[in-house]
Amino acid sequence: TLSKRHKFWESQPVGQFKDAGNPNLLEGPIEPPTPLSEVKQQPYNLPGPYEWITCDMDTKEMCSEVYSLLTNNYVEDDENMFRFNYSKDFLQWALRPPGYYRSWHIGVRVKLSKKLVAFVTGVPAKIRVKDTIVDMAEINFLCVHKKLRSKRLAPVMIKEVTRRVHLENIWQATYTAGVVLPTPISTCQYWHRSLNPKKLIDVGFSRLGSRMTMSRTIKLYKLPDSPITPGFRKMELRDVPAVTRLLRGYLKQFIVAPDFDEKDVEHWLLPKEDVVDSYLVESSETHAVTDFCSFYTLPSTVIGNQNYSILKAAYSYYNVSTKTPLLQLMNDALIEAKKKGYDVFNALNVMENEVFLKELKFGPGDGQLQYYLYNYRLNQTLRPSDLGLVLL
Ligand SMILES: CCCCCCCCCCCCCC(=O)CSCCNC(=O)CCNC(=O)[C@H](O)C(C)(C)COP(=O)(O)OP(=O)(O)OC[C@H]1O[C@@H](n2cnc3c(N)ncnc32)[C@H](O)[C@@H]1OP(=O)(O)O
Ligand SMILES: CN(C)Cc1n[nH]c2ccc(-c3ccc(F)cc3OCCn3ccnc3)cc12
Repeated sequence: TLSKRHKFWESQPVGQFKDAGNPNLLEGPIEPPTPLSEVKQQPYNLPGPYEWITCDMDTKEMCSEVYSLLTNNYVEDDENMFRFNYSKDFLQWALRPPGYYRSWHIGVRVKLSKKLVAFVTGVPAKIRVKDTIVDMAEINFLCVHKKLRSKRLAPVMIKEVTRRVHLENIWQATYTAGVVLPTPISTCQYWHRSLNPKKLIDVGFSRLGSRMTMSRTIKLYKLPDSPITPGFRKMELRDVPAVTRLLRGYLKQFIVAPDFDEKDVEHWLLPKEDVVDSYLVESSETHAVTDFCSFYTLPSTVIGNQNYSILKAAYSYYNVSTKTPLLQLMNDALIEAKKKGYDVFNALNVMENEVFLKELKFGPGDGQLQYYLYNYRLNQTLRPSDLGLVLL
């Protein structure tokens, strides 16, 4: 919009607000690749007291440093009541998929104290946009310590991760954010399904509905003790080929979606305790895998509450229904999450999620998640239901 100046983002190969609606611009890469010999070989300059550090997430020390930077300085909700609390195991999972580059795990630390004060990451991903499969970097975990905010450090972090991605001959990226930047390819809503309404009300996440008592509220969100779908079970290693076939077939319907192979499915969807859970429905007569559902574990710190310090949240990940109605499949996912002690089950209105959000008693969240592509133009804004991509 004219009023807001984006001095950095107006310099980047991304859809610009001024170009919105211009039908003459071709879809696809905005800038051509640079010859590798012309990619800046040296890191960008940092302000005096700081230095770059490549974060080896294999070492416990570095993992702990990254964990504590994010736990104290990463994304908060609009009312600053909750802050994401990605676990160390989750970060190691999120940052080491097949083909990952350690050089894309970038930190900034104070030269003297060695304290980690900023972080940004990329992981490689094959992303299909319409009929084109594009090698991209998924950018995530951009974080500047609260004490170093508004010093234009973020643009330097972004230019440095861009440089390191270019060095691997990759020229596109995808990322999501709660803030509006030039220019979202889609604007999604997030929704929350209470599993432990009493705790959610105690921490201020939810409010008691008008004309609702606590006991009436608890009853409203009550769930069966076990999944109801026959053949519903946890995913196992032996299921990777079938789940890959099922998921690849399902994701074809979306305009933007990951192009997962069996190695990707094994990494991203095989259950990992307190990181990612996945279930499937196996037909008892044919043994065919007909349906799949998954959610990842991302707790939030409850900022400044006497009784609770952590909100245990499950986030809907990839779900496929070909035989079991999606409503029933997702209700079984809610039942599993409740059984495992989650307080809330979150979901975006992407893919076919609108089918179950209202029906399964999700309530709308108070913000939006913007989806972006870097150096790749799309001439239309996508509906959330056109998106088959979930970033962590
Ligand atoms: C080919 C490969 C390409 C790879 C790269 C692709 C692009 C990847 C892009 C990254 C994707 C990350 C995805 C991701 O990690 C998921 S979104 C989560 C981002 N992290 C947080 O919200 C954590 C808490 N906040 C902070 O740590 C800081 O506020 C951050 C670091 C966010 C900004 O630090 P700051 O101290 O508050 O601000 P300055 O340094 O003074 O800089 C101000 C400039 O930064 C622009 N800004 C603000 N928030 C942004 C955001 N979330 N994305 C992109 N840009 C963002 C802002 O518009 C302004 O530019 P403008 O003047 O043009 O408007
Ligand atoms: C996606 N990934 C890039 C992390 C990320 N960055 N910025 C965000 C803004 C919203 C959501 C989000 C996505 C789905 C959802 F159901 C709830 C969400 O945020 C609730 C508000 N909140 C923020 C922190 N604690 C609670 C994620 C993110």
